[in-house]
Amino acid sequence: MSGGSKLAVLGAGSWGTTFAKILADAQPELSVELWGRRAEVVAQINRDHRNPNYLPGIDLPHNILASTDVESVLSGAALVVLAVPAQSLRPQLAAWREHLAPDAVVVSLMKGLELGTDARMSEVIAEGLGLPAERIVVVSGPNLAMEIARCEPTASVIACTDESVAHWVASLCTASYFRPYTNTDVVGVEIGGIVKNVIALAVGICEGREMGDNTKASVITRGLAETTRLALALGGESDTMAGLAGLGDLVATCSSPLSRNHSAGRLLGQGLSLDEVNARMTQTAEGIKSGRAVYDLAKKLGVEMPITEAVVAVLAGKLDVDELGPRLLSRELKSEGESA
Ligand SMILES: NC(=O)C1=CN([C@@H]2O[C@H](COP(=O)(O)OP(=O)(O)OC[C@H]3O[C@@H](n4cnc5c(N)ncnc54)[C@H](O)[C@@H]3O)[C@@H](O)[C@H]2O)C=CC1
Ligand SMILES: O=C(CO)COP(=O)(O)O
Repeated sequence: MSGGSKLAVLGAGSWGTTFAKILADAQPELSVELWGRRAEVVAQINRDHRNPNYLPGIDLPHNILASTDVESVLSGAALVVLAVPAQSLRPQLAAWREHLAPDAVVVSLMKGLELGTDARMSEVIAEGLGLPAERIVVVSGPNLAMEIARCEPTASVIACTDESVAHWVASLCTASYFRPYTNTDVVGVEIGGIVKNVIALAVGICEGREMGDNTKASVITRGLAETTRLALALGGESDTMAGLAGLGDLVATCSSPLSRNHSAGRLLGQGLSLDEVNARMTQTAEGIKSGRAVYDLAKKLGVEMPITEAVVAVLAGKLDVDELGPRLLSRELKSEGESA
C-alpha cells in the first residue's frame, strides 16, 4: 500500500465520475485525476465542473481534474479506480499497464463478467496488470450513480483479500453521503454485482409485460437464490449474498427506473428487439453481455440458474418475452430450501 496521495479514476461515465466526486468530497485537500476518452467531456468537467451527458444537473467538486492523457493521470497515483465497460477492460489494461505506479492499489467498480473467459473483473485486472490479489479491491453494493451524485445517503462494500487494504480504501472514500463497509469475500461481492444485472433484466421484462409486484418479488427472491448458488460454488460466502452487495444491490437495481439493466429489460418486455434496445441505450447495461458469460460459467460448474438461462434465451432470440414468466414457474416442484 502506497503512502502516496494522488488518486486516479479511469472512466468518466456515470459511475466513474460519481466515484471521483465521492473521493473529491471525502478528500478535499487532494486532487482526484479523472481520465476520459472524449476531449469534449474532459473539457466540460474542467471548465464547467459538470458532466451533463452522464450526470445532468450535478455540480462536481473543483478538486476533480479531468484529462485525456492516461500516462499523466496514472503517474504516481497510489489509488487507481477503474470504471469502464467490463467487455472493454482487458484491451485497456494492456495500454495502461506500463504507466501504473509500482505499488498502486487498483479498484474495480465494474459489475460484469468477461465473455469468452467467464473471468470476473478482479481476475482480468490480476492478469492484465500482473497484480497480486492484495492490491486489487472491488467496490459493489446498491450504488445507483445518480442518487449518489445527488448526495443521497448510500452504503457500499469495499472488498479485498487483505482487509487492511480494504480499510485503507474505505477510509479514502468515506463521505457524508457514502458509507463503505469492508469485506474479504471478493468473489461473493463481485458475483452479487454481476448477477443482479441479469435478474434486473428479468424483472424489467416482467414489468414491460405489465406483470405486478408478486411476480417481481418472486423473481428477485429466486434470483437471489440462484446468485447465492453460483457464489458458493465459486467459494463466496452466503453472508455476503444477504448483505449490501447481494440482496441490497439486487433490490436497488430491480426496483429503480435509474437502472440501465432494469430499463433495458422493460424495453425488451414492451416488445423491442435487442438491436432496438441497444440503439436506445446511451449507457452501459452490463447484463446484456454478461448474462451469457454467467450462464456459461454456471453450466461449467453444474449450477442451476433458471432465471439467468431464460434471460439469455430471450437475449439470443430463442425465447419470446411472453414465454419468460411461464418458463420461470413451470419447473419441477421442490422445497424452497433445495439447492436448485
Ligand atoms: N452507473 C451506475 O450506477 C453504476 C455502474 N456500475 C458499473 O460501473 C461500470 C461502468 O459503468 P458506468 O460508468 O455506469 O457506464 P457508462 O456507460 O456511464 O460509462 C462508461 C464509460 O466508459 C467509457 N467507455 C465506453 N466504451 C469504452 C471502451 N471501449 N474503452 C474505454 N472506455 C470506454 C465511456 O466513454 C464512458 O466514459 C459498469 O461495469 C457498471 O456495471 C456499478 C455501480 C453503479
Ligand atoms: O449497479 C448499479 C446499482 O448498484 C447500477 O445498475 P445499472 O447498471 O443497471 O444502472
